[in-house]
Amino acid sequence: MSDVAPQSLPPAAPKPLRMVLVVACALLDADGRVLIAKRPEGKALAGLWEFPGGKLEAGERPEAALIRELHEELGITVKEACLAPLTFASHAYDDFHLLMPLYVCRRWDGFVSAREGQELKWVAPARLRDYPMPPADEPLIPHLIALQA
Ligand SMILES: Nc1nc2c([nH]c(=O)n2[C@H]2C[C@H](O)[C@@H](COP(=O)(O)OP(=O)(O)OP(=O)(O)O)O2)c(=O)[nH]1
Ligand SMILES: [Mg+2]
Repeated sequence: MSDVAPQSLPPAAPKPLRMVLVVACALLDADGRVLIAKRPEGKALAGLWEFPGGKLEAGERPEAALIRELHEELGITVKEACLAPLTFASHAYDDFHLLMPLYVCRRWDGFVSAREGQELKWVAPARLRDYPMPPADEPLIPHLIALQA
């Protein structure tokens, strides 16, 4: 009997983490309803309801990215002072880790319109669970419900 340790395979190299930073906004109307948008066919997570927003471009500040996305997607103009941080999502998807600050905005200029053909809905926070959302968004819902308390 030899007491040489059995050969073991080297540990698998950990998968490199791809961190994706996305900014999102809960727009609130005068009745406290929040705007959600349906992700279009052909995009990841198609058919699920999300908060408007999107990925940061290189070198872009989060607030500037959100103002740009809200203009591109909804045609509204938002002042940075009208964006209040509420909470954030940190969620491991299969192929990337999503880090997504969620801002609240109650004041904007212009009329909300679906600039990208997406379906839009104003929903009471307590009814958000009636709309299937990406898994990253589920922990955000209680924060929106708490705003009304
Ligand atoms: N905007 C937004 N994205 C979300 C939410 N929840 C969630 O998991 N995501 C994910 C889906 C996508 O993987 C990523 C956002 O990507 P996106 O494709 O919408 O980004 P974008 O608006 O910049 O669009 P694009 O130019 O890349 O097409 O974040 C959410 O509530 N809002
Ligand atoms: Mg987007």
